[in-house]
Amino acid sequence: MTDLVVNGGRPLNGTLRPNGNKNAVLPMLCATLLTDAPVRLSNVPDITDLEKFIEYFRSIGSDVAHDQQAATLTVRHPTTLTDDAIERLPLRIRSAIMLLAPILLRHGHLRFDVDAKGCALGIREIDPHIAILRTFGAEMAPGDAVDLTLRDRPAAQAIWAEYASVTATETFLLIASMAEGTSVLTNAASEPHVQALCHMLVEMGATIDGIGTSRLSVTGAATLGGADRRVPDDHHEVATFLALGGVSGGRVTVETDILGEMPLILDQFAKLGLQFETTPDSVTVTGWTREVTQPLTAQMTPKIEAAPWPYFPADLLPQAIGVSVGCRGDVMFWNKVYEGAMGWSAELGKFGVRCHLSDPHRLIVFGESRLKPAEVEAPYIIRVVVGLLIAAIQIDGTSRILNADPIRRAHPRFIENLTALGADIRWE
Ligand SMILES: CC(=O)N[C@H]1[C@@H](OP(=O)(O)OP(=O)(O)OC[C@H]2O[C@@H](n3ccc(=O)[nH]c3=O)[C@H](O)[C@@H]2O)O[C@H](CO)[C@@H](O)[C@@H]1O
Ligand SMILES: C=C(OP(=O)(O)O)C(=O)O
Repeated sequence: MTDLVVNGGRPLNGTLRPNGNKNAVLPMLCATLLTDAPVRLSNVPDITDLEKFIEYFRSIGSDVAHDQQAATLTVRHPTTLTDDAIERLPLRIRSAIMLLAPILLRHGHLRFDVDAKGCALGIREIDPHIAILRTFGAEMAPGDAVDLTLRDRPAAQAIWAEYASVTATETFLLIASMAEGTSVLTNAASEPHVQALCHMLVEMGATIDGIGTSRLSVTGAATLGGADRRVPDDHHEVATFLALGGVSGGRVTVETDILGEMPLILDQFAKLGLQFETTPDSVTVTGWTREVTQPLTAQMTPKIEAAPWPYFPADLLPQAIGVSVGCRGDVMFWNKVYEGAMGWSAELGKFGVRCHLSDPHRLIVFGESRLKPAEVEAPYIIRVVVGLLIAAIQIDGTSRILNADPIRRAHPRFIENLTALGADIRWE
């Protein structure tokens, strides 16, 4: 069952809580390999990427207790890993790349066949990761696979990254937390999930200054201890539920403690006519005017641009595009992160959306499209499936989204949650 059948035009109403953030739980799971002590995580999302990690951990002899009902996971790894274990990395998910640092630190050697693709957003680089590991002293053997050896406890390093990469920053944090001395990363990523990993490493015994900024200073510990951490709520999911509620013509409340992360995200969706009310621990979408906020600046097209945090996230651009198709004005979407993240926009034409891909980074969606239900094909990009669903749910009639299963990589019980709010969507 990989297609979604969507009967659009039904308002969603009600209250719900978001799940834990996929991009936080996965590096946190990688950090569990830095200690022999047990680690407990709560608010763990029940997603397929997590299943792949659990399967891998069990295959290397780790004790994993996963309570799906309670959304908790406790893991304890074996003291030594076999050579076999390091050949079994859960590939074809991007987060596998963050296993490199902990496995090197634990085992001293690893082989990795450079397949760490994740969503089909364009090139997913591995070079910054390997460069960080080599800077910390890993030696690389010649050959097609990445074959690294780390002989001693690494010494602290100062690195100035070419760009603020989420997972490369996480690789830096993982290795620097066990290095001797104080390491500094300049041009670090600062996304909420990067911050969550920092806080976990601090609880395990590292000292980290600059959390949430572009310069991280990490003093490592020879031995790290266990931790008991809550995975932060997923800000992508908060915005997604609000967008779906708003475009459906309903009123949806999301209860969460991460509203401190949401101001710019809500502002950008408000630019597309969504109306919000917030309390200290909830946000409600109360309506959708469909009007695009017009800039006062002469000749300027309204735009929403995505870039590394604290900009609007690239992983929320497809959802914003999904909202914009029902707007009365034109909007330019600018993905400053990926060069291959907009090709799917041709699918929008099937819904009757008028849009123009100016270049691989910029898409203009024109207002006043006459929308109609359609069968569309989703690319292997989680958030684009959601973006297509946001488009489909606002259109009267039955639409079908082919190959929608990437949604299961990040959003647990997604269709069940929406059904409880009144949506008519099913897997087929
Ligand atoms: C498992 C995980 O956490 N995945 C997230 C992580 O992926 P990931 O860590 O792979 O993404 P990066 O932050 O490295 O950026 C992805 C690519 O964008 C390009 N790039 C990025 C930033 C920049 O300033 N210049 C630049 O050119 C690079 O080619 C890079 O390879 O961060 C991405 C950007 O928030 C998100 O979409 C992914 O969901
Ligand atoms: C692109 C994403 O994930 P990944 O990097 O794991 O493919 C995402 O979470 O939207």
